[in-house]
Amino acid sequence: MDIVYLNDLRIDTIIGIYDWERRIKQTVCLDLEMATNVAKAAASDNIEDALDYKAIAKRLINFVSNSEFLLVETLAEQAAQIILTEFGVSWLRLKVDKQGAIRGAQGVGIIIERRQPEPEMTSHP
Ligand SMILES: Nc1nc2c(c(=O)[nH]1)N=C([C@H](O)[C@@H](O)CO)CN2
Repeated sequence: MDIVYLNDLRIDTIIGIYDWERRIKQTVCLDLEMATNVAKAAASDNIEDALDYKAIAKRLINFVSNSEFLLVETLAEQAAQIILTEFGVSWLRLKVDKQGAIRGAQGVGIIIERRQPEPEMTSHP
């Protein structure tokens, strides 16, 4: 398994449970690792054969900057589902870091791992 990654993608968004957090934008910082196989792209040298990290970054920026979640959990889950379904990624690890949300901490947040659901087994009589 190979990995395409995207680190320190900073996006301003409305996020948080407190009243003051609903009135301003805060910066969330995303680190993303995605399973892939780079063999085809390495052989062809063609972006069409690659998992395009620029396309994924643009999609995440569009989604997150227009969202208004209360919890980082919800933001992470929905962003992960977009990557799995729209880009056909089989497995990913996503860190969502809320910069400066807690005094004394550089960041707080969550890390999730998600994969494509297993295909359902059909029973044959
Ligand atoms: N597990 C979580 N804990 C907290 C969250 C969150 O999104 N997930 N959010 C907050 C507040 O919005 C906080 O970031 C403001 O400082 C507190 N705990």
